[in-house]
Amino acid sequence: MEQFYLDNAERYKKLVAAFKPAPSPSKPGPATDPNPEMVVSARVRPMLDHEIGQGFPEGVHIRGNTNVVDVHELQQPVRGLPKLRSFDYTVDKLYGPEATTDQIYEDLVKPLVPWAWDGGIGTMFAYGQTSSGKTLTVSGLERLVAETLMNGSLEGERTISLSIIELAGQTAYDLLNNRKQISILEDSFGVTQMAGAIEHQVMDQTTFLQHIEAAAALRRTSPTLRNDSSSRSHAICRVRLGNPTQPAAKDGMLYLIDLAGSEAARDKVTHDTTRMKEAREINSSLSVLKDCIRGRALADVAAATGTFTADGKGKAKSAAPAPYVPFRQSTLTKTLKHVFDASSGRQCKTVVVACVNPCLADVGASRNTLRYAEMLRVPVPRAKSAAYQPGVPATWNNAQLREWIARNSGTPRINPALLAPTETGPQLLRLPAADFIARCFTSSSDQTTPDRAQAFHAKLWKLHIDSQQQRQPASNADAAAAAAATDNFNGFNGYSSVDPDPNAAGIPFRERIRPGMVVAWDPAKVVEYAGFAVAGAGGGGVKGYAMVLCPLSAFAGPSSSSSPWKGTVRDVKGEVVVGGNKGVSGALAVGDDGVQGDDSGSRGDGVGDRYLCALVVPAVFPGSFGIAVWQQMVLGSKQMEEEVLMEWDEATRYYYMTV
Ligand SMILES: Nc1ncnc2c1ncn2[C@@H]1O[C@H](COP(=O)(O)OP(=O)(O)OP(=O)(O)O)[C@@H](O)[C@H]1O
Repeated sequence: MEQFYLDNAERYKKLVAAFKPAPSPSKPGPATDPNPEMVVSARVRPMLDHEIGQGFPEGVHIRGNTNVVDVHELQQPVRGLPKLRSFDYTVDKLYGPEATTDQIYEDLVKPLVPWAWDGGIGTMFAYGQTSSGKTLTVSGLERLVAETLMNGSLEGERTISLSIIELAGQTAYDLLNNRKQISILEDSFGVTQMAGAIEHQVMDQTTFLQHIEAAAALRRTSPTLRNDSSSRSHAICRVRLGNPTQPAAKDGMLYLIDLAGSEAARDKVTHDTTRMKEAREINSSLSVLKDCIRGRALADVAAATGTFTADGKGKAKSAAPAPYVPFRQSTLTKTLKHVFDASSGRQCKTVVVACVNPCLADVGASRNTLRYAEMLRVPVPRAKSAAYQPGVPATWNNAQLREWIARNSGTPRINPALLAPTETGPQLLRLPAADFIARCFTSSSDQTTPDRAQAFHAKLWKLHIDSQQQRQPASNADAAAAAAATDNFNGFNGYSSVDPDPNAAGIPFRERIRPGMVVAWDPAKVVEYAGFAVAGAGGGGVKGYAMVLCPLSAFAGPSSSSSPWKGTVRDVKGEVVVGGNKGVSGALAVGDDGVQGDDSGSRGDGVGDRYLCALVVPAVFPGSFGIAVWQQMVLGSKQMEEEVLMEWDEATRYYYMTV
């Protein structure tokens, strides 16, 4: 193949010069933004002297000022002249041959350092085929990380512990202890341990750099890895950042990972069986890694958009199942368990640098690298991003949230860096109340009481709920419409169950029952409605809630006098809830009247006018509810105890009770 490329180099260059990319993106998708917690980049290195000397043209071309890279192959058809086959790949950030490692550091890796310093997990993976520039990139980034950590620019004191290990197949070695073999184990608390690896506490930049260089030298001369090939193993540099003033706080972690190279096609012919087995293991571990990176990113996006909780538990009934993150399937991902395990509740930021060799001779491997990079991208639905508003916690990033905590936590002050080391406003709102309160204790000096922590939690939530009620309309026209609506309609904005009529407050709620009204009722006497269990059933003072859908009389079944369904109402399961010959079924079991169903209004049976209602069910966050529109029941107006106001919260995508 190499000779074919060399023989047709001139034709190839002409075809590439004449290449016109398709005007529209070849892979259209829904409106999305890059995921800020997960940046996938590619770095295309320059052609090396020996590649140019051999006469190979470049096969990888960055498309203008875009994040799109074109890869052109030359193919020999059965008849006729060789043809160009072109492929394009899109990443979040693209670096060409002129880009420096310093630039990549500033853009991508530097933000991970304060993040990990404050207790987050930051991970950088470099990936690519042999001789694509991974080692050059990672060693440069490690040097720059050491400088940022040690130059005193970060606030506070930390203990900095360094370990560097190598994974070759299933076996792990300590590169800071003369390549001593170590074990990757999960302890009884589910924490991955690099058993036998030495962690070096480093106090200055020189020592840090010496350790990095020692590990790199050991890799280069590895006896178990044949030929020159550091690229047959994964190297993991882990920096653990402990906060001595807050021993209860979780350590920050920074991982810099130089992944084994995917196999260059032209190497394969020379491989013996051991090398082929190695290649299979590398490819398999990279495949598991891809699934884990994607799975974790999907879990985070879904948690941020309210599809399910960050820990993957307690998902709403309508939610999709949490993505599966198979971190136990390879030694590499097992070692990085807490990077991938969403149930740990740790916030992660990840950066991938796909290193690409531009030489036409390696164009097949370059395509694999770029395809892999593309597959790692998990964009965030665009609708979810919101511009910063000072009074709206759902729009705050970590810095804005911290500023609010600092200004509002009273005396003694709660340390924002410990209450919200990495979280954004929506993420802190999603933190279980118990965790929030526990963090308040570790975050302040001794006088914080549970009540104070609780009150601070309530303060944030109150602001959040108020801000949702007073949400800013998107445009001036909307603003005018909303202002008019507010004047006329009692603050009604379409996001809460408040009655649009400003005079409603003076009228007893039973006299103004309407679709969308939420009411409290007593589930004590009722166990089941149309086959669905009701939370709180069985008494004990627990209230049930339901949203009115319509008067029962709105459902009279088909009008045809011959229809067997005439005059009946059926629930979603097809069960008759009123009328017909079947009498009262489960859904009508509300109340104690036992009257055979008819769908008239008030019947003098002690129940009052009857309404078809949807159950309001507790959801995963404290105080949150979902409306189960298909879990229907019939309530008489006299069985409704009071009106309850509920409002929709965009950030968590649940309903909350309000006053
Ligand atoms: N951005 C760059 N600018 C100049 N030279 C580069 C660049 N990237 C890589 N190189 C050169 O390319 C060669 C291969 O780089 P490097 O050893 O970093 O690749 P690698 O992917 O780590 O290879 P392997 O997997 O075989 O260890 C080296 O000679 C390096 O100096």
